[in-house]
Amino acid sequence: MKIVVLGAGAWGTAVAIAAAAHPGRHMVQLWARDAQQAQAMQAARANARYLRGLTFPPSLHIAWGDAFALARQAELVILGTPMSALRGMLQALHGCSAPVAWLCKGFEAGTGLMAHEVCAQVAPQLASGAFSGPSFAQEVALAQPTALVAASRDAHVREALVAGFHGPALRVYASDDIVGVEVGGAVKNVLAIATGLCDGLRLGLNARAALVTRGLAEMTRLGLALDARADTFMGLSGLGDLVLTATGDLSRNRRVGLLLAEGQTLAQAVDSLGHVAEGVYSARTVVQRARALGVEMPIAECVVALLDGKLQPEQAVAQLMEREPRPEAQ
Ligand SMILES: NC(=O)c1ccc[n+]([C@@H]2O[C@H](COP(=O)([O-])OP(=O)(O)OC[C@H]3O[C@@H](n4cnc5c(N)ncnc54)[C@H](O)[C@@H]3O)[C@@H](O)[C@H]2O)c1
Ligand SMILES: O=P(O)(O)OC[C@H](O)CO
Repeated sequence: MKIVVLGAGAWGTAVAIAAAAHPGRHMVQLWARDAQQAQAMQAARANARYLRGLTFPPSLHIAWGDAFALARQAELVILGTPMSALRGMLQALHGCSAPVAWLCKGFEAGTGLMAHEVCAQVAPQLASGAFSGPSFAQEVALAQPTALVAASRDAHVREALVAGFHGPALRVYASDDIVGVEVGGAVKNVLAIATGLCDGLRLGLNARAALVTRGLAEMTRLGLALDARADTFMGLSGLGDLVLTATGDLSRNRRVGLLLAEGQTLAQAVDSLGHVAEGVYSARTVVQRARALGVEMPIAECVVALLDGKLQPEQAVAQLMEREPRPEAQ
């Protein structure tokens, strides 16, 4: 299969390495928009800027220049860019006949749309879906065991992702609940900022477990209001990715929370990452969408107030703890 990965950040690079790991199985091209970065990767056979210390398999080809000419010749196109670049990439991909899957996790800033909704607006003719689940780039690039979800309403897209990536180190499950998978991916990033703060402030393991569990309840409420299926939130892109990102120190979103707890400003925290932390950009849109649907998301609301500098961490803790008692099931 001919696979093109557009976007050579940490995750695009790791996914390309995973696809190219089986010589003779696929022809894999990793495209970077910056020709200099692409040429440096080609020369070093590594991505020193975004995925340090990992060598490319010989069968991984590096590309730059006209991304859409590449995509038109592919049998599977993976969009490895952040949410902020998704609309532009999809617009440019019109005319592409291969299945297209995005890796980004978030709601679009400004519009509050999920990725599949952006796609329905700008490229409705594409066969498309999301490739999501609990996955740190470094571990996937090292072929450490990982399970992902290929989500699309189109069986052809799910099958292409399974054919492209399922293997000894990567199990790829299929789901037709694109809404549930995308809500999980977006909301877990916001909750990881909260648990980073909680741990940075040394509030204890009980507090973290409470945040993860009540956060899962918030994620599920929002998803159900958007017509997702409840069982998706107990799966890889829900509970699975929430546990990974909220507790794993490789998470950039969690790190934002840890850095804020140390007293850094949001700008300092974001700058020091050197990678995108989607929760910072999605938190507001997640909350706006929830409010419009009448869904309560008190933890996500606190994260937005903290990011906006309208609440101090101690006030956020008090605000969450002093809420009215209620049945757990609500
Ligand atoms: N890193 C991970 O472990 C991981 C795992 C799963 C999902 N994701 C998601 O994947 C997405 C990308 O994350 P990442 O870790 O690769 O980010 P990153 O910050 O490491 O890299 C982002 C890449 O996107 C490129 N880019 C940005 N705007 C672009 C544009 N307009 N056109 C082309 N390229 C553009 C940048 O040059 C950079 O190469 C995010 O939505 C993230 O939430 C990341
Ligand atoms: O590093 P983060 O916080 O962007 O999380 C990476 C992945 O989404 C984990 O599945």
